[in-house]
Amino acid sequence: MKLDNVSFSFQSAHPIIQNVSADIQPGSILSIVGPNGAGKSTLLKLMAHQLKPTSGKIKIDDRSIDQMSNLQRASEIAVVNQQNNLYEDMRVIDVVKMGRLVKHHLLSTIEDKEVLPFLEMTNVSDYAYRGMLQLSGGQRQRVWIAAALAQEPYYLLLDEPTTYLDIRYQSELMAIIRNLHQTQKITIVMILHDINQAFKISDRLLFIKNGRLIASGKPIQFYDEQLLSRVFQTSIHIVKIPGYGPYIIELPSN
Ligand SMILES: Nc1ncnc2c1ncn2[C@@H]1O[C@H](COP(=O)(O)OP(=O)(O)OP(=O)(O)O)[C@@H](O)[C@H]1O
Repeated sequence: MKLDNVSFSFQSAHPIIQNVSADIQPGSILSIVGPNGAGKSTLLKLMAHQLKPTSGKIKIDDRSIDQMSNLQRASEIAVVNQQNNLYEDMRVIDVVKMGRLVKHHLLSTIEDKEVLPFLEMTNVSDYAYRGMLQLSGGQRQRVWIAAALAQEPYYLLLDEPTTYLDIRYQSELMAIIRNLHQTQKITIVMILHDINQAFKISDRLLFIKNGRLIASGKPIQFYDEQLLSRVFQTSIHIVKIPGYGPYIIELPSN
């Protein structure tokens, strides 16, 4: 996926995304990082075609995503947004079948056995016949990812997939994402709340501030206290934890 000079504003208000260009390498894990309100979710929505650039283009294999049909786009890109309260009254298996609709015309023609492998990929097959409302936040999040995987997309876009998850679920979800990336060769683009998680799991990072791309590259390039302090406008320190490596912390100024 290629972003070519992409800008976006809501109505005529000031630009939320300004002239962002980026090349997302197939098969990589890329995380978008930056302070609150920087424009990360907006950028992800532009990649998912949930919003359309005011100027610039987003292309996959030299083809602009706005020229694809909904069905073509859905077989290239799947997205899991932050607030997902659609289909809450459905059973888990039916939610995942909704994702599979890209390969069928009717929900009723999709057999359970066709979607069960996607439930297995995110460890939710035990709940296949439960209602969504009977699941915890973490389990529900994994169902949404299973539904996105059922599209068999090349690009999986995840907006803060670990928000609301406790530490155990967070590391479990990261392990699932790493495993999906290795076994399914999916390109993953995500916004992560936890900067250390983003540094650990990603092949590349995009730093966004005030709607602009201010740096991009491999995580190793950004273990830089000055750069991180400037991006997040706070006092960032990097400590070495034996057996883990560099760990980014924010120190209060007093
Ligand atoms: N529907 C909207 N209409 C107008 N402005 C909006 C709308 N949605 C978001 N914005 C503004 O766009 C800017 C970027 O928001 P966005 O949600 O993309 O940031 P973010 O980096 O994902 O933030 P966070 O880390 O807090 O989730 C913010 O200033 C926000 O107030």
